[in-house]
Amino acid sequence: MATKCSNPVIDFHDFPNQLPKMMAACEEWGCFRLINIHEVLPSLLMTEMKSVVRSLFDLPVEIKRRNLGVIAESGYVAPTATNPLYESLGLYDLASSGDVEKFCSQLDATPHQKEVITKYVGAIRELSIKIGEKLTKGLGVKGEDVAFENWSGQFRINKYHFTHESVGCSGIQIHTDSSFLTILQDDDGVGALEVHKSSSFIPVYLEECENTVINALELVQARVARGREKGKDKKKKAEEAKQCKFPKFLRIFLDIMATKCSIPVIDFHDFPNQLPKMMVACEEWGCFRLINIHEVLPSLLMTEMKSVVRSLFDLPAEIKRRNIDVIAESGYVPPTATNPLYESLGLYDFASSGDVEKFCSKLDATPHQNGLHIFVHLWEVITKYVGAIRELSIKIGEKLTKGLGVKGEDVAFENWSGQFRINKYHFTRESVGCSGVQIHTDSGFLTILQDDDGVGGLEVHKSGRFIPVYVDPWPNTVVVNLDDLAKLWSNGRLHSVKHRVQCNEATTRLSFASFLVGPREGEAIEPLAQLVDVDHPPLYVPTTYAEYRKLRFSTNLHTGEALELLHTPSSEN
Ligand SMILES: O=C(O)CCC(=O)C(=O)O
Ligand SMILES: [Fe+2]
Repeated sequence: MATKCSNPVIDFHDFPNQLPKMMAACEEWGCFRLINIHEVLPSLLMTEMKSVVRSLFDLPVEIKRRNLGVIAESGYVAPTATNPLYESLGLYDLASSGDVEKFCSQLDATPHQKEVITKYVGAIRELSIKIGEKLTKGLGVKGEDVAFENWSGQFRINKYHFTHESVGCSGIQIHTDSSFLTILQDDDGVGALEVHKSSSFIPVYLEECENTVINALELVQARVARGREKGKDKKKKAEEAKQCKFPKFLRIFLDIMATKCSIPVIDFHDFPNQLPKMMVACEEWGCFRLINIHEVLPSLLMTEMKSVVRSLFDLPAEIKRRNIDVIAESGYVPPTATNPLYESLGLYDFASSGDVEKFCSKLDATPHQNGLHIFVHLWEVITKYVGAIRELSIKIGEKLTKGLGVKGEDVAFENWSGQFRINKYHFTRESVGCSGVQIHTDSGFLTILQDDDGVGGLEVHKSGRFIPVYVDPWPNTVVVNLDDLAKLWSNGRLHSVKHRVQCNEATTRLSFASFLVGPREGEAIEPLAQLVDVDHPPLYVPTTYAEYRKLRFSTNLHTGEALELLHTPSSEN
């Protein structure tokens, strides 16, 4: 919950310090939220402008129609049958005082309204010029002054008539802005703008971001994700919560996502090209979807494993109970009164063939003729599957090491242990809207998850918001999470992603999670020596996976906070 905004935030008051951050935002996102702008665009003016805009839209339609296009689509846009949600008024050219005056007189603006509009577009123009100059500088362009003062600008005020029925519909379809640079004063009470990044739509508005503007450079793509459930009375809300109703906005968010995946997508077949993208995903998201993995984890094996897992959960409870803990909470978890939705079986250590065999033989359902045959098949599939997952984990670990720029210091991931866990979610009609697994981070190093390719539910937490991982089925892919010990190992660079599993529909969901946890001999994990120097002192004291798990359980801190208890004294100063 560190920021109010999901896209990069640039402090206008902190230049030139913010220049590199602004350039990264422009290159990677194509947009940012600009704060501390009051010297150019005073807060009072922003508020006054909002009330002027409101009253302009309240004018009779015959007056609004006087606002004619000067260039194509620059004038009044009335709500239409095809887009009844959107209405807008426009002014071209905001850099011409004559045009501003014409706009005001067409709309019968009062002297006060005219003053506010004139001041507002003047301030916005100044801000655009200043941003343009910063961009020129940030691109390293010197001596070639761009005369932004001589540039024209279009000004547009938009009103969205969101209704109950339109929740989930687009007010403006996906687009880029055709011009050079856009400054947007978004509604500080109603979200809906989304920017497209890394194949997902990211809501720009998270909380009230008063007195800030969004600057969009050519790439802003806006789309309405949801209306706010405004005006719903408290009693009704409480009633819905009691009935565990699936939050409406989440369903809508899911429905309208145009892509298969909301989290970054990394192509396993395209390395080393994908390394920088993977590192950004690991540092900013702490997770990504990995595609094109068939050379290590064949599609057939993933499908076979799913049918094996299904049959394991169909075993009688007394057989499932034989799957006992090797380390705490590593064995069978039956559905309980407090969490009747969740059931799981576990194997520790997946890197030990003996442990894999034990897991299989404990669950051997032999008392029928074909038992042996079935067992051999189960054993073969499980062994192959965990072997492949282990190989994939090691390969990802190696890429991470490389991505962090750590050279010559080989991490022997082959000697690391792993926990394997198969999960079954018994989602019912009544449980829609409830959590199958509460918010947590994973305690180990790296998790590979084969999520159900027919049922969503997994959500990752980013910038104060839960983002659904599953949008459309994407078989033969896996989700990779970075865990708490990866954060420790990278001296804080990698992000340990918080996530949860929600019930969205009454059905059964299966998922298989493989956690690479740490060195088998119980050696401690510590911040990589090459990431530590005088400027970057070690943030954490060394720990083993076993010690760290104990700490999480004893403190009941399951969302990564336990790591803070391992801060070195120097990092706390
Ligand atoms: O079932 C899922 O999608 C995720 C499960 C999970 O987060 C876990 O087992 O740690
Ligand atoms: Fe997890």
